[in-house]
Amino acid sequence: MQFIAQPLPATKRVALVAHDNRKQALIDWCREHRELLGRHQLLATGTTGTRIQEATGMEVQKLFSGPLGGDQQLGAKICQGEIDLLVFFWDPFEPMPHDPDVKALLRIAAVWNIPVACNSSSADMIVRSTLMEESFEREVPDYQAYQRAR
Ligand SMILES: O=C(CO)COP(=O)(O)O
Repeated sequence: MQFIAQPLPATKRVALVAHDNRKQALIDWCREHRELLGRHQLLATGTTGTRIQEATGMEVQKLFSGPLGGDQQLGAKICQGEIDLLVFFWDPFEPMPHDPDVKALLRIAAVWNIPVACNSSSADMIVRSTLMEESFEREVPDYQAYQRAR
């Protein structure tokens, strides 16, 4: 695979997702970082987005609920370069009926090299980084080269 540099913008499009047992933790995290998150664009799977919007008053673009395809919608947006940070508090204690979708979302986030936080300490470290509010370059697969080679 060849790679090319592609910048993540200073104003981030932040995807927020939490499984049911982790929703309160994500809501608490969003409350704690409300001021910073308010300077970015937020989107979320359906139930997570509704709960965060109710709890914080922040505007959140809501996709489908995870088990009905929301994880896949987020994955598609990552491929299209429409998400700059994934904060996904997935549940390490319960099996999910849509586990293949969860795995696919995490895989595609790795493919397109976006920052991913799966718990509050990693999310804290990411949002406290100076890069959170700066543009920075990261490497992504070179799709044109990939196509030419096939
Ligand atoms: O299931 C989810 C992620 O895998 C989250 O979906 P909801 O935000 O709709 O609960």
